[in-house]
Amino acid sequence: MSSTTVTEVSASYKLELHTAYGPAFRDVLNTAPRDATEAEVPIVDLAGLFNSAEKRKEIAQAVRSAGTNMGFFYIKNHGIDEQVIGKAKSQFLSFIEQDTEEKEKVSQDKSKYYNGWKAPRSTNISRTESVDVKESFSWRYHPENDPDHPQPLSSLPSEVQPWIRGEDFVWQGTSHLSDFKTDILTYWQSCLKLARQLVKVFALSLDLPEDYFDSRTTFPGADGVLNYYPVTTAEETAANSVGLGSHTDLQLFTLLWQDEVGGLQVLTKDGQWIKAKPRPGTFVVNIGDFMMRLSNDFFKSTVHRVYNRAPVERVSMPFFFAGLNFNCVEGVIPTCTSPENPAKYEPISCGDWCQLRFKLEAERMAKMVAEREATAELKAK
Ligand SMILES: O=C(O)CCC(=O)C(=O)O
Ligand SMILES: [Fe+2]
Repeated sequence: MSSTTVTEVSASYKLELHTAYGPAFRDVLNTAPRDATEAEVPIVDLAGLFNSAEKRKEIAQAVRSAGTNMGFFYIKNHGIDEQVIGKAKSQFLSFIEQDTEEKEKVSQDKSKYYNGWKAPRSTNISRTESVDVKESFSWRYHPENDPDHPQPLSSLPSEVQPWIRGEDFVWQGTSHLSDFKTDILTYWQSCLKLARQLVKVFALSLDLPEDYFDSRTTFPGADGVLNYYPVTTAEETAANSVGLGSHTDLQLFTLLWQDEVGGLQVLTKDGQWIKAKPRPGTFVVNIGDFMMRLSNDFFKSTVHRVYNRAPVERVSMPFFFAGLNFNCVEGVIPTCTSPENPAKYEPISCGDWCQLRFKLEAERMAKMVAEREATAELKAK
């Protein structure tokens, strides 16, 4: 036996992910991320989505193919005005530029339901990766802001009211930023209108009538988030830090606007990271865990993460759509089962579904903070 030690670089590593039922593991290749091909993350043309039932059927075929393959696709001709997008982005940057003290006035620590500002490096979505370098601002559905049927909370059915997650403090604490609320909500309202149309397409893509979900989508979970990825420091690059660690999204689907900087990566079935590069004029759409569950795993909720290695800051503006009212209990969709492929999951509401993962996540983060504090205390001694 030779006395020389050969350090072998292993071909793969174990990635820990967080699911509603606790940690799950994936083998991931150590090969460098490569560009996604157009077959892997296709571009779906939405022209005609709002005004032609025939077109919606055509779009549904493309969505079915993308949803069952990678679960990720781009949409073009989505109808969301570039000016609306631009204003939301620049309002967010004005928010980010403020002093920490000002941002703390709308801190998520003040929220019951994950609304508000999250400081940079304060989350760690995958334990096998670094903390998430990004900082973010979030707000959630409130019926007063609904673009299609605005109304006070008190006029909602009593079973829906307890599930409304929007909180006013995020708007009160940003009211000194001129037109912040208007510009941010205009963006969110455009996303909600588009998402309500896309739900019809998703219904068609699962061989359902296009209005299948409509009676349960009046006051849906619809979360807006603005993500800011600062330029990664030399130390963070050396430590292989992630902007946002590996995860799947939780709900029905996500509409993701990303700027032109790049950094979004998607994990293939074979454990290869591929880059979903920015395509001007598009949004990325990706399937969430709740959709995967309702479709009996027909549609794929795919792991993704963000690496910002560009010499400039990056902004993304995801819109997470639960589709259904949070209180609405939904089982596996009948067209996704057969005698050979019975339903794998019990009915659950999207609200309860999200709660399962939020609860585990909150416990894990509390533990991480306690550990960090204990280490800091030890060092101080
Ligand atoms: O910033 C991005 O491109 C992706 C963000 C994301 O995956 C998320 O917020 O869940
Ligand atoms: Fe995501």
